[in-house]
Amino acid sequence: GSVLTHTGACTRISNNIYRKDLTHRPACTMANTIKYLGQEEAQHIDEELFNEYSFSVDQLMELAGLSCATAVSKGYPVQSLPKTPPRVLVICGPGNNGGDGLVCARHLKLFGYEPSVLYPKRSNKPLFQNLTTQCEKMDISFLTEMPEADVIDEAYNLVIDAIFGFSFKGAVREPFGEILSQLKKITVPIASVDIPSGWDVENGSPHGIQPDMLISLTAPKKAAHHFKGRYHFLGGRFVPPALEKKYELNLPQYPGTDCVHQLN
Ligand SMILES: NC(=O)C1=CN([C@@H]2O[C@H](COP(=O)(O)OP(=O)(O)OC[C@H]3O[C@@H](n4cnc5c(N)ncnc54)[C@H](O)[C@@H]3O)[C@@H](O)[C@H]2O)[C@H](O)CC1
Ligand SMILES: [K+]
Repeated sequence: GSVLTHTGACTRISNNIYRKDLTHRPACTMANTIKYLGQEEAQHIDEELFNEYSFSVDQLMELAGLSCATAVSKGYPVQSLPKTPPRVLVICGPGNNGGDGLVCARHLKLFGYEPSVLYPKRSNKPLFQNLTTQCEKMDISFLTEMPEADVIDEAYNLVIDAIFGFSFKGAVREPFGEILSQLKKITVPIASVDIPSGWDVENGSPHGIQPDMLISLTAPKKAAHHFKGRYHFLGGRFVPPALEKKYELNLPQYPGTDCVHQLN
C-alpha cells in the first residue's frame, strides 16, 4: 500500500487492511504493520512472558501447540487429505519448539488425524516427559528412526516441522542434519512451527527446507520475510496488550475467538 504517516484516523480490520475512518485524512499503512522480530527480541519477549507476566512454559506451549494444530486443520482439512488413514509425521527437536510439536500432535489426534512422532533428542525435564506420556497414552506412535524421503512421501500426507525455533544457532548438529536433508527431498507439504528449521532466525536460508505452511508464534521472526509457501498463520494468542505495546508488535486482530490468524 501507499506509505503515508499514521494519523490514527483508521481502523485496522486485519493485517495490512485498514478502514479509513475520515475520508479526508490519509490512510495509515507501514507505520503500524505487524513487526517481524529479531532473534534477541523474540527471546526477550519470551523471558518477559515468563518472568514479568508469570506465565508457565506449559501454558504457553499448550496454546502454541493448539494454534499449530488449528492452522494445520485449516490448511489441510482431514477430509481433504489424499491418503487414508490421515497420517501426519511430527518431527520434534530438543527444545521448546519440539514441545510445541508434541502438543500439536496430541491436538491433531483429537482433530481426527493419525500423527506419528519422531523425537530423537528427548529432554528429561518433567514437562517434556509428561507431553510424551500424554501422546503415548493417546496411541500416538513414536518412530525410532527418520524414514527416508520416499517412505515419507508414500506413507504420510504432511510433515510438521517442530525441530528448531527462535533459539537455533550455528551449523545444524546431528541427527538433525540428516533429518533436514531428507525433508529437503520430500514432496508432501511441510508445516513449520515458528521458523522453518535450519533457517537462520533472521536471514532465512535459500538452500534450506521450503515449507508450504508457516505458523509464526507470538509474532513472525525476520526469517519469515523469506517464506514462500502458501499459508502463513499467526498463532499463540496469549500476548498481553501491555507487552504488545512495549515491543510495538502491532499484532493483527484475531478473528472472533480463533487461536490463529491467517496472514497470507
Ligand atoms: N514466546 C513464545 O512465543 C513461545 C514460544 N515457544 C516455542 O519455543 C521456541 C523456542 O524454544 P527454545 O527452547 O528457546 O529453543 P528451540 O526450540 O528453538 O531450540 C533450542 C534447542 O535446539 C538446540 N540447538 C540450537 N541450535 C542448534 C544447532 N545448530 N544444531 C543442533 N541443535 C541446536 C539447542 O541446544 C536446544 O536444545 C519457539 O520458537 C516456539 O516454538 C513456547 O513453546 C511457548 C512460548
Ligand atoms: K520449526
